Amino acid sequence: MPFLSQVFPGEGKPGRWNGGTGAGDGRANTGPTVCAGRALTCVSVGRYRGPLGFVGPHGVGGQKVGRLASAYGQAVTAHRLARERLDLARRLLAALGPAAPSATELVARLARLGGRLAAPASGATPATEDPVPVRIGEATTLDGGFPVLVPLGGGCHLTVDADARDLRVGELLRTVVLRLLAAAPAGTVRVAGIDTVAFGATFLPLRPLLDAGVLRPAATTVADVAALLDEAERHARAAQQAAPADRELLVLVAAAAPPPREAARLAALTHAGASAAVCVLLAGHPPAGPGEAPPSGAATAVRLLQRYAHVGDPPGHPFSADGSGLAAPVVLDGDLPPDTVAALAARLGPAARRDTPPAFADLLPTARWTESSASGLSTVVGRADRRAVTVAFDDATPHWLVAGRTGAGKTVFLLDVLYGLAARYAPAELQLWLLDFKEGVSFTEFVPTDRDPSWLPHARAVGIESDREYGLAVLRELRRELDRRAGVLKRHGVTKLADLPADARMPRVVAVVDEFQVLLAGTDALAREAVDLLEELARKGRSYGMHLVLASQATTGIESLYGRAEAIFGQFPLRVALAGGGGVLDPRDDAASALPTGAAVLNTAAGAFGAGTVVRFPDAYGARDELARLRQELWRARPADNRPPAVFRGYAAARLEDDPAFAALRPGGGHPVALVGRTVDVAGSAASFTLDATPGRHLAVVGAAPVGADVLRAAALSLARQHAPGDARFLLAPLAEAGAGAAESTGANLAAAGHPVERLDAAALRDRLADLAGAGPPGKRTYLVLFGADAATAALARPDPATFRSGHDDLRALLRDGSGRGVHVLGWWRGLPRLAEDLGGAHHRDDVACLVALNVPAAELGLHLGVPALAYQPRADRALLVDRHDQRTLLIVPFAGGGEG
Ligand SMILES: Nc1ncnc2c1ncn2[C@@H]1O[C@H](COP(=O)(O)OP(=O)(O)OP(=O)(O)O)[C@@H](O)[C@H]1O
Repeated sequence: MPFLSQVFPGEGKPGRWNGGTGAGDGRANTGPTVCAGRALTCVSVGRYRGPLGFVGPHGVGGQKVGRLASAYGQAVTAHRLARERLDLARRLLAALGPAAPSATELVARLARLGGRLAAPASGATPATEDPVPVRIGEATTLDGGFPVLVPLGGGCHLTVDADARDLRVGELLRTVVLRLLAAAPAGTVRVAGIDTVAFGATFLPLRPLLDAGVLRPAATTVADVAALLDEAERHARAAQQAAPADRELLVLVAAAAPPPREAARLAALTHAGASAAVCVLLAGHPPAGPGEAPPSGAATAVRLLQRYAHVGDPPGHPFSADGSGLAAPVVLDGDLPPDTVAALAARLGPAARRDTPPAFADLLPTARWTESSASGLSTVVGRADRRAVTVAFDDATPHWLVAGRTGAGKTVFLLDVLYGLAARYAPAELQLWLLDFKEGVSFTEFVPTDRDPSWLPHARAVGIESDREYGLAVLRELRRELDRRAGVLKRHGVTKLADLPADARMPRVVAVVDEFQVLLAGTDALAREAVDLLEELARKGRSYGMHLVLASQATTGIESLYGRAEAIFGQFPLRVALAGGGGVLDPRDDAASALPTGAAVLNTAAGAFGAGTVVRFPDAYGARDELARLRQELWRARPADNRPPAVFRGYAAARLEDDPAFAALRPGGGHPVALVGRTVDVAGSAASFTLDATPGRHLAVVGAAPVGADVLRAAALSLARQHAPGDARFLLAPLAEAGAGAAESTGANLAAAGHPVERLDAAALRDRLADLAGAGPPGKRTYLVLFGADAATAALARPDPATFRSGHDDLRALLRDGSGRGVHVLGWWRGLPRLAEDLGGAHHRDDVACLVALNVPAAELGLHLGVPALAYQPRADRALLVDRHDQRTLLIVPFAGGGEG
């Protein structure tokens, strides 16, 4: 490659540093420069013929050996060679003795010596741990010139007293950046420029590097600079936590001194040491003018004079004994040729581009279901720099807290984690409970649909657009599982899941609650119970292999957590902060404030200040086909007994005809049950009332919502399914227009099933009630179904001229003792006061023990039921089932539809 041979004429020859960062521009260093290792690399000599510098400029003659030895000694002292190297050099000099070898032989022997010493190789010298020698110009002496090199990286920095308004400064900075980049392995150095004096012009000649993604657009305003410094400080903190091999060098190049505050922050970075992996090239330092500039750390200071520059002592490797720096004027190097910049950009580009977000495929293991979850679960979630980042559910990080503003990528992050886990662990090792409270489709991925019958075999329960009640049901179910596991562990005499014998092993459970703040909203009984359950699960889950992931836009300001947030969240050591999700980190930590979509701060120390790592995760939504392929692959590999997950779709209506409980009904069972909807629970079980002979076993559906008629239809049809044709009578009273369709459909269905159906208008109802209310022996089971019972009020209120009994009197008598005689009333009242009136007052409420309350205000309902603080929020497509006899109060999805035609 022409560029490489130009910049590194001797690249690849071990132990030889051929001017590497020193030459390359065709100036000086015409001969090989053998480097005595990384510790020495500050000065070398032009037209160089020896290993350690200070050989004469025009070749070495035998008569100059004394001078050589003395210069050599100076070099050794000046550069504080490692003891080993020092000894080697001394032995070599001793070996020369009085009978000095010829110059040629000397060069050869010194070269051999150099060959035994480690030297930085171009493109392969990590600049984070140890400094890299970088040429900045050429010193001039009476004997000739020699290149001047300064240590950079590895905690060493450079300052220049003038700023980039002096053209030489821009040239110097650009050249140094290029040489540093060229010396280090591709992709291990990133450069960020600050140019507040020339609006970024200083970095324009480096444009190819910008395009290649190695150089960031220059920060040109104070706000840009502050943001860049935020990032640099985060980088430094992350580097300090990372293994040395994983560090990436961030080169901050300031073309002029930034404002005092930012200058102080830059200076602080120069004091941070090698582990911070930051190298500062700071021009305009110290700034002219009043005020004291913050002292910079380990930096070589360059002062510009009129025609030359003065180079101060490099940190750790001083030129002088008295701190006066290099005692020779230095001509600073100018810009490298544009094609050199282009060639370097072309070489570094692919590696820089590799730092683009990881692909979904990067998260997956090569083989499926090979991992054991005995001691924990772990998966790759993304990359930090070029390193894969693994997250775990184990003793150290049993539970996770994920936060980010809407659109920050929470769901995508969770999908990445869930698919990563599902690919590693078989369903016998891992079970997933997935709960989503937002409007959206977060977890629809994992459940069978009309288009794709596959499901994630690990998924046990999936809630999509969940109700809070469903969330509570899931938590209760998880607590039951916790208790069950506690029992198993006790029986085996162990305290941890990992200690169970192989034949008693249980899968780990990961329960994800997305938008969990919805579940905990308010301070009602539900929120309080949910908080209690969460706390218990968080506290005990670690030992029983049950792990929680709580995700939210905001983790603060949740009322039900007041005074308890710390106790609960304290159990969540892994914090994932996406953009805007800094609430899960230490309040002083602003690492998440400027994250782009697709990046998150991972903090395994419960959000402790500065302990986070910025990780980039792939966009699972952008890999939908891959996701589907993986899910189908896992589904095909599922065990024979694997069942689809229990799914709750908050947005979906419940239909009687789709309900497995309805399909399972047969004549000849026990007491008939009336199905009215689907319970909001984990199993999605049918909501029903048993209509036995107990007084009051009648059903009132209450509320103006038209679905009331559908509920009645469902109750009637489900009862009919439990009777052979002719065994039961159905009296249908379509009293209100609103229920006419459902009544019609009910009648048609009953008739089609062979049941005798009698239709009643209000007047006929009045008469029938008189018959039915008359005491008599139990007869054929009879169902009186009133569609819009409130519409019959006027007809029922009229007293019979002969008996003086009103229809209401008969109705009340029937409600009181009808069920004992096998007569049950099923009615839809469009308002609770009407029902109360028909019952003869709230104190008769037990005469109708089965209630389905639709859109009835909670206070009104509470009053009727005698439950003052009833926790119920009427909402569309939901109802409250109340059975006064067995004290059941359940949220249900009422059966809808069926009354259309
Ligand atoms: N790693 C990523 N790279 C690129 N785009 C991403 C990445 N992660 C998420 N996105 C995009 O960001 C958008 C929002 O993602 P997502 O739905 O996960 O956000 P969210 O935090 O769950 O938002 P909300 O709370 O509103 O549902 C999506 O369009 C998604 O494709």
